[in-house]
Amino acid sequence: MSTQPLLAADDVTKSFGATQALTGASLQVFPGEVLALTGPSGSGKSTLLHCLSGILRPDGGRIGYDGRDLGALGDRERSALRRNAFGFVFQFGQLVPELTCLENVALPLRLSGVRRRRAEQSAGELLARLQVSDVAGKRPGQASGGQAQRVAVARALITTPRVIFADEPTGALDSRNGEQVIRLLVAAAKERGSAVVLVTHEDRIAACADRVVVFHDGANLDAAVTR
Ligand SMILES: Nc1ncnc2c1ncn2[C@@H]1O[C@H](COP(=O)(O)OP(=O)(O)OP(=O)(O)O)[C@@H](O)[C@H]1O
Repeated sequence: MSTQPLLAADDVTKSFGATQALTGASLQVFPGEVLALTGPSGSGKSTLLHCLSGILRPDGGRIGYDGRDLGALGDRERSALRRNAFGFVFQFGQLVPELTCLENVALPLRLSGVRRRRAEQSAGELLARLQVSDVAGKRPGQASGGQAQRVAVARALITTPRVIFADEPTGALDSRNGEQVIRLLVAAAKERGSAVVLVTHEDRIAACADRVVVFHDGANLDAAVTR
């Protein structure tokens, strides 16, 4: 594994009114690695994920991406980074209900100017990789929860992002379906060289990661487990 981190949080703090969500979180994400953030509800996992992905600005500390200080970038530069270098998977797929699953997966490529035929060909290949070719022509509402999450994973992967941020991506699935989605996400991300930052409170899901960082009261405990 490379010794240069792709993403780094250094003593990051963040409050919402009187609630101190992050009290000093520090961690590093290396290229291509799968990192799970785990810990009790309210411990700050999602807040750190939002800071790492440039959605939230920390109150204190620093977020570095590929040697650059995210805090020094303007809003437009940070949106471009999110669009070009990052992919996102949320708890509820957040697919566009009016589009077919194939069109949903192709959308990020279409938005970056790729022609329909090529975008949909790549989308079809990814749907096959995620073992959901059968829902390609269906709308998300006609797919099962597990199928829809695999479509959401395919959509996050299609631009071959350097980092995929996944916030409780299996939270709405039963444990068998959840584990299957994560195994497919991890395998497909590794094939493409994308790193994954995965927020989960489920040990079985965290066990699919290369490394687990445990959160407690707004900061990660030092004892990061390396598998
Ligand atoms: N937008 C917000 N406005 C107000 N408080 C917030 C906001 N986002 C998070 N918080 C608070 O910050 C703390 C940390 O929340 P966060 O969602 O980061 O924790 P978490 O570990 O991801 O929890 P969970 O596993 O339940 O999602 C909590 O006390 C939460 O209520």
